[in-house]
Amino acid sequence: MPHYDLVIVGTGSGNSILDARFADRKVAIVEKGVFGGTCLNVGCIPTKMFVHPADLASSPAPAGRLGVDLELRNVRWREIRDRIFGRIDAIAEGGRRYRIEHEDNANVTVYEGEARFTGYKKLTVRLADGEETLTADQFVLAAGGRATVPEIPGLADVDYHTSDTVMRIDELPRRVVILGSGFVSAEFAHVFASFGVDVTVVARSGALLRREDEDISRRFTELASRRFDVRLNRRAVKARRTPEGVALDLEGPGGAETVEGDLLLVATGRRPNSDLLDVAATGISTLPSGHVVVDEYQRTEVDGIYALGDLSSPYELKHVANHEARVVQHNLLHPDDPVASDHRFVPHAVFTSPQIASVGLTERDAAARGLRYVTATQEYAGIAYGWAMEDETGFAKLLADPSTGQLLGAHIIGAQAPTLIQPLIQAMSFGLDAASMARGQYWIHPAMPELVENALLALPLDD
Ligand SMILES: Cc1cc2nc3c(=O)[nH]c(=O)nc-3n(C[C@H](O)[C@H](O)[C@H](O)COP(=O)(O)OP(=O)(O)OC[C@H]3O[C@@H](n4cnc5c(N)ncnc54)[C@H](O)[C@@H]3O)c2cc1C
Ligand SMILES: NC(=O)c1ccc[n+]([C@@H]2O[C@H](COP(=O)([O-])OP(=O)(O)OC[C@H]3O[C@@H](n4cnc5c(N)ncnc54)[C@H](O)[C@@H]3O)[C@@H](O)[C@H]2O)c1
Repeated sequence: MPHYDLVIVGTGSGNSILDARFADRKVAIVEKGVFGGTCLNVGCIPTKMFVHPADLASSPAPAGRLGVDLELRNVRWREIRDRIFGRIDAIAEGGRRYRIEHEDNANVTVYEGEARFTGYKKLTVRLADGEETLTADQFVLAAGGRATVPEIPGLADVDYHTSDTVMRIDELPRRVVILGSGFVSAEFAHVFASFGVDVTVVARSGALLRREDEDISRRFTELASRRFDVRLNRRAVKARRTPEGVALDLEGPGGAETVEGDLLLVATGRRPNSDLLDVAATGISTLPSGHVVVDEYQRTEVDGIYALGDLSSPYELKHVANHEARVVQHNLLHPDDPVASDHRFVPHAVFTSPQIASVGLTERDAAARGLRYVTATQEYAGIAYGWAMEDETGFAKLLADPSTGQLLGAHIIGAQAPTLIQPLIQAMSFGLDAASMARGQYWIHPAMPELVENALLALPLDD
């Protein structure tokens, strides 16, 4: 039974831990799928590489409002797909070869197979040609999560897709039905609709992206309903095969109805892989959500076992997994001087149309916590760059503590929202108050960040 100083499970963010400082340790990396994990292969990166051409394809409508007549003549789906995966697959394979072949990794053994704990600090890997059981002083569990598929009668018998498969299809479908109304749904609805596909979105609740601040979610739902066939407050009761593809029988406020598509995308969330890894067998407990329990140093309850990323983090975001991987790396190298993860101001962005970005508390959160807060909303339509774009729908909404001026939350829907929000994340992270931020620096005129400047100035802070 080979024994290691360190075993890492998962080559998403887990793969970034090893560097020259680990050269004197005997290390194993275990990966059951493709090197690079979710973000690189089936997540953040390919989706955004589809979003960019989708943004271009959807530009005739906004351009037309400005007097520029553009025409979308064709979408060469296979070319788009192959450009994206031509880059990504090569990066994934390069990462794999680096770990297996490069002299930098002379101390590293790669096990390509599925790992599961079979005892205390005992990990069994199912390899192509049998099993190997490894023990180690330390483990890093970075096994991520997987798409969940709800139990809907008939669903198992239809050819549905998840985000794992939908980006590799051979032909663009004519009609897509998307079940779910979170991040994946919002991003793929935009991509497909921009490429000329009829999109139906089926949502359980009364709004799309309902975890966003209510004003953002409401605005997005309004705008999405103009672009897609949005069915709110619907329960999917049955899935059926049809000659063209798939039908979903729904129940909703108006009774029973059916939506049909050539392709069904199930986008109903993800769960951590803690069950398949059988973390309980080594004495690690999980939350009801399946997330591995860790402390602020990313330590599990078992001495020497750390966990990070989607396996243990409710955020399920790559920048959080990366941050936690850096924390684990530091704590492995400096056990006597550990650092804690900083989850105070975790931002996110949804790369749909319009783009959405958010950090900190929503108004719902602030009210639920009984905080004293003020808000300010600045429309894109009220800044010069917004006039240039003829933007009538975007806005930034800020929440602040009126007595200190500290920002509590920031939410933006509109062009470049993920970029515009970054100075607000910075202000919150470093404790810069709204008035100092607004007037302590120049804001380039007439650039888009004037949206943020004006929103800051509009906050009704105490004198
Ligand atoms: C469609 C989509 C779009 C996304 N877009 C964004 C975005 O724009 N921005 C953002 O911040 N986040 C985004 N995310 C989320 C982001 O991809 C994840 O938060 C991130 O990849 C998690 O990293 P991780 O290292 O924790 O896990 P992963 O990257 O999932 O890595 C886990 C690795 O462990 C391997 N593994 C699992 N179990 C075992 C086992 N038992 N044995 C061996 N190996 C195992 C897996 O094969 C995988 O390679 C997106 C996710 C999806 C699905
Ligand atoms: N831009 C980004 O950062 C980005 C993009 C895509 C995905 N992600 C990450 O990937 C994760 C997964 O994304 P997602 O959109 O699948 O999850 P999500 O949690 O954002 O949304 C899931 C949706 O499915 C619905 N749902 C759940 N169970 C259902 C059921 N039984 N029937 C009908 N609807 C149901 C929920 O109400 C919700 O609308 C997210 O947590 C997110 O962090 C991030």
